Amino acid sequence: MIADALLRAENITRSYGNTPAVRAASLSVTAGEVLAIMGPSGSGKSTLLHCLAGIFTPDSGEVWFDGRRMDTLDDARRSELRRTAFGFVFQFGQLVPELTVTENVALPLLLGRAKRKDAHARAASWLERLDLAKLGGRHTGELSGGQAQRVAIARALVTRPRVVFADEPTGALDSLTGEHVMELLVGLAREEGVTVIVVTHDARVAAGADREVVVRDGKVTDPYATGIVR
Ligand SMILES: Nc1ncnc2c1ncn2[C@@H]1O[C@H](COP(=O)(O)OP(=O)(O)OP(=O)(O)O)[C@@H](O)[C@H]1O
Repeated sequence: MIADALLRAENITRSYGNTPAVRAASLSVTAGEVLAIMGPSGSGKSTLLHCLAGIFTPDSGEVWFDGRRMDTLDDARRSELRRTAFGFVFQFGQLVPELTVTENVALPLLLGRAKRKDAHARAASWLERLDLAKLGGRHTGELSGGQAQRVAIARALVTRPRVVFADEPTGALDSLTGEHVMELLVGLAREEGVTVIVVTHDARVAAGADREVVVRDGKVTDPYATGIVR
């Protein structure tokens, strides 16, 4: 066990009906660390990420965040924790097509009851940082894949989360755009001191992380000691 872990899973298991997806997996991440989770298709990476993020609760085992047991919280408390402490970037589909770019980025703040004017001002400043200021009034269907992922990064960071969870954030992009998006995510996270956990198939994406672990057959093969530490 790592004493200064910000987030850690201990021996967690999670099945879909009779299909075991995560089997006694343990994993730990420290504050400010950028961790890549790699592994073959179907090995359980996304399910593990969802358990770490409190989207799923494991069938057994424990998840701890910032010294608090997370998996035993009720749904309302877990969703409050996700809203206030975590940000999310997924492969696609996470932006709301009916809203403009600025409204999408402001949305997590408004859900946290921020005033509309403040939420829009903070969204605008993140769009500026991601070189998207000119696109604030567009609807998300009018964006390229790379632009949409930059908007998703702005939306993930606007609430100043402690951890950003990214599941194949570059999976729908060509490799050059993907590398740029990953550089932005990691660069901004480092500036803000945010921990990043990224699931990826792409070794170039993982190369931007501080450490990488491999998931095989629902287990983290190397949770603490011999993960590749860069
Ligand atoms: N909703 C579901 N219902 C049933 N089985 C599921 C479901 N989601 C995932 N699984 C199964 O659980 C296992 C782990 O899936 P998971 O999506 O976590 O793997 P992954 O490593 O993220 O895969 P990929 O890299 O292909 O996205 C696989 O055997 C998968 O078929």
